[in-house]
Amino acid sequence: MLEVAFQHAFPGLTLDIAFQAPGGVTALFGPSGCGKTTTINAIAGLMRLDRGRIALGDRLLFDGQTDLPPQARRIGYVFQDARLFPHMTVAANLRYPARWRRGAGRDFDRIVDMLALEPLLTRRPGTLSGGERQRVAIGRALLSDPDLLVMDEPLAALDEARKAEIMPWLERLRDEIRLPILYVSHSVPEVLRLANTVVLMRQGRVTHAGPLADILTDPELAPELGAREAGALIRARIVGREPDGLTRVATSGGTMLLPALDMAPGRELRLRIWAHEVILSREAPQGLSALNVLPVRVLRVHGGLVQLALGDERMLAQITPRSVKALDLQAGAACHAIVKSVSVLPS
Ligand SMILES: Nc1ncnc2c1ncn2[C@@H]1O[C@H](COP(=O)(O)OP(=O)(O)OP(=O)(O)O)[C@@H](O)[C@H]1O
Repeated sequence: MLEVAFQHAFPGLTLDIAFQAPGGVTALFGPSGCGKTTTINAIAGLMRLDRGRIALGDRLLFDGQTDLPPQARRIGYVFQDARLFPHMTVAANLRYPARWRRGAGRDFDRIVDMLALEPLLTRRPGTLSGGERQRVAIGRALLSDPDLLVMDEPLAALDEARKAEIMPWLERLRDEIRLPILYVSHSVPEVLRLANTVVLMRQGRVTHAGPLADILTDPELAPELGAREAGALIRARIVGREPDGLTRVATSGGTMLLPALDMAPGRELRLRIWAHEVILSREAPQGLSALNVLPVRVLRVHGGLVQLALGDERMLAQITPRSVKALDLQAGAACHAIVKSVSVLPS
């Protein structure tokens, strides 16, 4: 668990930051200039803070008396640009942070293997693609044997193809090494794919911190990720295949049918159901082409977004004020959610 609370005044902006990152990937998300980079620099020990307390697990990194230097914080930093030493080979770059650390040789082989860096070891950074350079930067950060990895828009300088190339490696870090990661990003698709916790920031403050699925299904918070992004992220498990090829999945709110997926029964998934892809009906609908009609209960209505309970999960429907009235959608009302489309994310 990373615990962060600090205040710091710049001439144009006072930062007053407080949040906890429980493990997994925590995304810092907010408009340009809200203080994301400053926050991770503060955590990594790259700036002197006015006051606060920062602790990583049971290690105190900063408070009134303690202010550990960056190298003593055990935090690996991956910047937007890879910042490799241009005159050194990839192997020398990778070995640099671990040069005095015992046991580093063992880790070297494991991390080179995990990030598939072997073919690059004798090359110099200038001869690598942007995606390869970033992979080396990730490897170098891991070889400092950190307790936390902080990444400041690590994909922002890459084109779509290079982003797609790096993304599975980030997922492996999350799933195999299980290193907590603090991830600054402007990209909702990146946050959706990687993060389990989101810290929303605005003008030097944390406006909300919590599980990604909770933020996406909160009618007041979801628009902060982008007006079109509001909607559910639901856990599902593959149950089997229908005779016509459709995939049957179980959710806490009932079974759903998805297009044919080449995945074995038992496999866990997350289903993304955007609010604008959900229609509500008070009566059980008949004769619809939609495959998925789910029993839901209204939790609250905010603006054009209706928050719904589906089993023990939450979902959202975007509807007009006229429909809210016509359907008498008040808290507690039972409805049927007609899901027009679903996108599948790996779990
Ligand atoms: N050393 C500094 N001196 C004065 N102001 C600073 C300093 N460092 C950062 N700031 C200010 O603090 C604010 C937050 O900057 P920061 O880079 O943390 O934002 P950000 O959310 O990471 O933005 P972006 O998404 O554009 O990278 C900005 O207004 C910036 O000008």
